[in-house]
Amino acid sequence: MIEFNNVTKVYKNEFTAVKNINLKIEKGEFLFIVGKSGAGKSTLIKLLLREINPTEGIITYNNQNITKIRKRNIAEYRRNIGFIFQDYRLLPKLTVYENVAFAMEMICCNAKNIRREVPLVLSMVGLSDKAKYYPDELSGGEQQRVAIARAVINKPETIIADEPTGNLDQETSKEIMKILTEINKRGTAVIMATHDREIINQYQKRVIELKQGVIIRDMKTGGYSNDNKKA
Ligand SMILES: Nc1ncnc2c1ncn2[C@@H]1O[C@H](COP(=O)(O)OP(=O)(O)OP(=O)(O)O)[C@@H](O)[C@H]1O
Repeated sequence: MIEFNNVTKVYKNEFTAVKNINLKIEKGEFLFIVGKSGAGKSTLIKLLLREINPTEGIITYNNQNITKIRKRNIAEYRRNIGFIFQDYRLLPKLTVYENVAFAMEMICCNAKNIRREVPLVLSMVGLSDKAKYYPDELSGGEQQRVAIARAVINKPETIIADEPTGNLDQETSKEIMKILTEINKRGTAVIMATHDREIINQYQKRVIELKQGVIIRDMKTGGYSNDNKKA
């Protein structure tokens, strides 16, 4: 589904953030991207979201070379992908319900569909009773659940999450992981950059590790690092 072929990104200041990346991600996969701060995780995600283009190499999504997508077609490409960020990025003046509905309105859906789908997704993330709340009336974990609801409302093929548990305590992080795992079980690929050692070791999913912009490890069911495997 997703393929990076010899992808290198050199920023304007001549810093090489990722180098010669070769990576294949299949439909429905669950993938953790790990690595120290500055290793290139967010750069990889930005490349995939087509926020930036590589300096060299090709990235394909369902055989489409995304590095060649025209600016006006980027939004259409991103409809395949739901994103979740560490800082939630909800719209502060909209309620929980409206935040999720807004994502549907952006891509066309009629009012009837919206009235049917939004409550279903809010129920899936356990927020039916908070539909009328505003983001600043919610805990961090609840805000992240709204962000997940918003990311999945249009049934994307892939979810990309950049440090989704980065601001949350361990218990709340586990709740978020439960929801992401459930979404993955329903067939959506989940690509998640994280520093959370405990989560990675617990879930035993595919792990790629970046170091100074290079993939130094790609394991089908890895832990946080080679010396930290589950016994
Ligand atoms: N726009 C930019 N211009 C120049 N250098 C950049 C830019 N964005 C990132 N970098 C550099 O590229 C390297 C990789 O950054 P990136 O944000 O991908 O790392 P990361 O692994 O996501 O780190 P973190 O875990 O801290 O978020 C860093 O050294 C960073 O300083």
